[in-house]
Amino acid sequence: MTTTASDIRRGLAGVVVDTTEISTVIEATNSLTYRGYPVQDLAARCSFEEVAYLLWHGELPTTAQLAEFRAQERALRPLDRTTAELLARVPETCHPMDVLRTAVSFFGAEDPTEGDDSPEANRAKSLALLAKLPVVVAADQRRRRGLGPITPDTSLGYAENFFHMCFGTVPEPEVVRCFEISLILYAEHSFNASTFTARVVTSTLSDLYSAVTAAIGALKGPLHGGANEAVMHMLNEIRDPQRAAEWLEEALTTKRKIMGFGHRVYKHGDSRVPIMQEATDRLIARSGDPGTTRLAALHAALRDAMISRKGIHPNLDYPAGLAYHLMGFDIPAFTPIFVMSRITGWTAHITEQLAHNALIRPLASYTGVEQRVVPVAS
Ligand SMILES: CC(=O)SCCNC(=O)CCNC(=O)[C@H](O)C(C)(C)COP(=O)(O)OP(=O)(O)OC[C@H]1O[C@@H](n2cnc3c(N)ncnc32)[C@H](O)[C@@H]1OP(=O)(O)O
Ligand SMILES: O=C([O-])CC(=O)C(=O)O
Repeated sequence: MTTTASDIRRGLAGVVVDTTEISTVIEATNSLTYRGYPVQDLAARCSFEEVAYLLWHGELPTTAQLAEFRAQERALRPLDRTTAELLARVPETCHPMDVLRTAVSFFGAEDPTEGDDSPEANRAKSLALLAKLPVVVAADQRRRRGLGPITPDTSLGYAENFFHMCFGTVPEPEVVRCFEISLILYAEHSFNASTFTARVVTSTLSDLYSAVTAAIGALKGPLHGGANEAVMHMLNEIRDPQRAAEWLEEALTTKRKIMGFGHRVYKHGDSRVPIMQEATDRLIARSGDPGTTRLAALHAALRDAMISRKGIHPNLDYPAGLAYHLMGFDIPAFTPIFVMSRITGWTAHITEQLAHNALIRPLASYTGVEQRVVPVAS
């Protein structure tokens, strides 16, 4: 088959590779829907658990269904001793995403039903991952602070329990709600790089744990989920709001990518940013700390400079990175928190891929040396 340069879509940009019923970005209104519901409405009215249920089941839960779902999630939280001991031995020099990737891989190795890819079995595995991943993230953040793990509290919801396991306390409801909004917004985004990775692995009929392990690897990169951490590193590097425009100029001259800006799908601003920014602004307003005010001013100054200089808008990682810092999480925990949310979208896509599977295997246009003769040994 001959291909011309115009046939090639580097990065699969603009290529529609399959259908999905899970979510879509509606370009005309710059909005995002999960199973038909605008994400703004879900963020305003629902808990993260309801959104997880919606993504997996296609409908919002009834009161009874939600109660059962919550009870199941809470019961599945504890890690077994072997897993806890294994994760405590992973070197602290590695990134916490490596700990999470190792954890999911180990959950698979431990699970006797690993090879059962029926919808029921995969739903059970997805729920167990949803319940256990926050326990891994919280324990890892604490051990890096020289502290022991805190047992999950089954009387607390998903978001509240995560704060409890990280800090031993649950903050004001407004802070918990801001965190929950971030989880809702991060939960699903169609064929993004990590979800597509999960679908590629699933398309070979490999197991769910392998697909999620691979997706974690894809999310870690700074062009994808890793950008929420990179945003805070960048703000720490700039420090002074007065320096934002000058710093940006230098960075653009050296062809640096400005973290938390730009998007493959949204070219006029990420539909999730206004909701996340409003929630972050509420955190800033309640802080009253001069350091926070200065950081917020820097965040706004860099955003304004980037829009006016390049016309490139922030993506969700820009306000989320700042919000997680203001909530007290350590920077290396930001992308693992993204995983705690996106596990819902990934596993919904794994189920969808299996239901209508086709092996994902694109073509490449060969540009290497032409066929030649192997030299005969002298
Ligand atoms: C939850 C998420 O995963 S959201 C994405 C998080 N990632 C980031 O924030 C990392 C920074 N952003 C980027 O690197 C990019 O915007 C991406 C990877 C997200 C999207 O990339 P693409 O769709 O391939 O955009 P593309 O690279 O075609 O950008 C078009 C132009 O805008 C520039 N551009 C896009 N984003 C940025 C940015 N953040 N900083 C500087 N320039 C940028 C590109 O350099 C390119 O310029 P050129 O035409 O002069 O070469
Ligand atoms: O859709 C993308 O390419 C990246 C993104 O915003 C996400 O995964 O949430």
